[in-house]
Amino acid sequence: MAAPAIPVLDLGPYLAHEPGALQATAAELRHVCETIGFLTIVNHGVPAALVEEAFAACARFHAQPLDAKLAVKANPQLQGYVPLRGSTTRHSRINPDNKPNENEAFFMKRTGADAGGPECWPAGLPGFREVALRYYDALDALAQAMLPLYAAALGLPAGHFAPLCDRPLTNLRFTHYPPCSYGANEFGIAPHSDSSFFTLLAQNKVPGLQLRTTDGAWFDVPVIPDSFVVNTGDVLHRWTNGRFLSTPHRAFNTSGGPRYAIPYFFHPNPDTLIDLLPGCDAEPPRFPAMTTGAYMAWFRNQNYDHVRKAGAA
Ligand SMILES: O=C(O)CCC(=O)C(=O)O
Ligand SMILES: [Fe+2]
Repeated sequence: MAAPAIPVLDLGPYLAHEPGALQATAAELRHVCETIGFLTIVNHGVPAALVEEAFAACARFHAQPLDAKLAVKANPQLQGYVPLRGSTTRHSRINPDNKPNENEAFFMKRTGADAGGPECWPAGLPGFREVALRYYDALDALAQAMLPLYAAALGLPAGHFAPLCDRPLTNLRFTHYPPCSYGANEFGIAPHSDSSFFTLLAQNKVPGLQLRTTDGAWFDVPVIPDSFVVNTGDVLHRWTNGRFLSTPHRAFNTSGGPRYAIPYFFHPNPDTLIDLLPGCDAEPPRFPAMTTGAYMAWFRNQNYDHVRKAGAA
């Protein structure tokens, strides 16, 4: 079976406010979201040097001794460090035989009541927080800049999502996949779809990410320099009554060396109700309406053992 071509969307003309670029780029986005759910963006405005700095900060975090990492162990709101095999992908419909994920990750948040204080940051890594937050800023800006594209892709006014996403729930995740020889049904991260509205995943020099197409086949996501992989998450899938795909994906590290990933997950405001968007309401709703906050709590409780143990929904 031929690998699907993952479309490359050039955001340059749109971000430069060229006439017609919003509608033209949004039309491409709509097609991608309805057929494959994954795309690559280039000319997105995030400096390559900043992406490198963020990858380096991720490596630096994970190079610390375990006790330093455990000093910022994740809280029930999922901010902090989740150790190797500390997460199990349970929310996914496509991975019934759950085994813990062969990765460790540091999760960051920064908005609203969710932001967490200085205790959430590693004490022994000068400059880490600054780099992470600079990277976070850049992705916050890119995510906001992309909202009109998603609105136009759905035939909505360009400003539709702005008031629904002006206090967004976001996560920046610094993941380390150590080299591993995987047993049956073991993964760096098991097959899943993301909880997000959309996810921005900085291009990884170490391959390992695969996506599953609608016919059930798995394919490598190609490595394109200076790009971000963008995938639709479950929030937009629900919002569009399934019209925009939330494509399953998984990752391995078979490189022999470490593999890092630095995904950014963008969700609407905590109190934004995920019901059916205008124009997506022709069929009866396939999913119960839920606020983003309730949805995220459910998602965390499914997948993170320490959250389950804390009994925090
Ligand atoms: O490691 C990767 O490339 C993807 C990670 C991922 O899918 C996630 O963290 O949700
Ligand atoms: Fe993912």
